Amino acid sequence: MSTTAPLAVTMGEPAGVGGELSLKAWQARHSGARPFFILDDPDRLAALARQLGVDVPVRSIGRPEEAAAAFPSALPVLPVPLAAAVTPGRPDVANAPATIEAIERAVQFAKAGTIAGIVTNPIQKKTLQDAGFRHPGHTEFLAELAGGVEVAMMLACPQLRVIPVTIHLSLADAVKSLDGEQIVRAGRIAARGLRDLFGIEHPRLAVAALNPHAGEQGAMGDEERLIIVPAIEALQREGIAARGPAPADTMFHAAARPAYDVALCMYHDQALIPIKTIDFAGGVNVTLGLPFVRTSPDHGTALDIAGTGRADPASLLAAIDMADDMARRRGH
Ligand SMILES: NC(=O)C1=CN([C@@H]2O[C@H](COP(=O)(O)OP(=O)(O)OC[C@H]3O[C@@H](n4cnc5c(N)ncnc54)[C@H](O)[C@@H]3O)[C@@H](O)[C@H]2O)C=CC1
Ligand SMILES: NCC(=O)COP(=O)(O)O
Repeated sequence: MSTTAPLAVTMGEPAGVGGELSLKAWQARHSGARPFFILDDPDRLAALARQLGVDVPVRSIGRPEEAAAAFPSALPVLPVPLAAAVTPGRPDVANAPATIEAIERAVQFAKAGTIAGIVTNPIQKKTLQDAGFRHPGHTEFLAELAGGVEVAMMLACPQLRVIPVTIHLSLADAVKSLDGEQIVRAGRIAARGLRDLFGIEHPRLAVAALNPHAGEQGAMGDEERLIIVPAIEALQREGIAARGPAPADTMFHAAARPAYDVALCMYHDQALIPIKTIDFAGGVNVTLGLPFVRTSPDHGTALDIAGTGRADPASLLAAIDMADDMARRRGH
């Protein structure tokens, strides 16, 4: 793999802000930066650039290997044609196959070793599911495309890293389905990922409680005693520095955060509310456990501002930078 192996950025939901963010990310490129290319429809990106008044020349490429030469003077686009014209803010199920194809082709390139990693733009999950997509999100889809590996979804910003143990479930289902084996699995993936991809030799895991006041000695729930404490002890027996259960309302403030490298949280919003509150613009979503690098902005499709030119590319830029760092650690 050459040191100029590019990153592949997927189109995400074409009616969302992904196209605008990709154009702005190319504009923010700096000399010496690792190149990236977009898996998207070149005509629609060129039209979007004109509509938004951003000066971004678009150049079609046939293979990832052509991205490095094109990147300094134009945004390289590996064509994935859309079936229907795009109306910003109004996802069309007819374009779901192209959105999915972009992800699948990125994974094929990653497996073939022609790219250094994948950065995904946000998808409109319900639109894909209406088209027959069986997965709750990228995380689960990528795990399957990688051959059924075990993964964890981590969100990271400079001040905090969080992993929701249960991911894309209703709160009721998350509570019902919580079990110790899931916590142990997430803890193992977290420890390995932080060591191998983030250079933290002995990662410290803070495991959140599920209930208020960590269950108040059973008066407010017994999941801590029955599920979470045994899982923490199992991780400790494996030599992983896990501690908890930590009451979730007091573990994310500034003075508490330096005591751990990642917070293992019991459900989606327990993890994502603190990080998006601390750093919505700079947060990055990373899938740990994959045999290739995958990052993403922390936010979604932002349909309410799509096509207005108001989308902030900071999180996509942070995702690109983090994918570059992780790829270097993997020797790309
Ligand atoms: N990795 C992915 O594919 C993700 C996909 N989603 C999907 O996105 C869709 C919309 O989700 P929401 O909960 O509405 O969250 P959202 O993040 O799309 O929007 C929440 C609010 O933040 C604003 N916002 C988001 N990104 C912004 C940006 N770059 N610049 C300026 N403002 C921005 C939006 O305008 C909106 O007001 C859902 O279908 C969800 O499943 C959500 C998160 C991640
Ligand atoms: N809220 C985070 C999120 O939905 C990320 O999902 P994924 O598509 O990256 O799995």
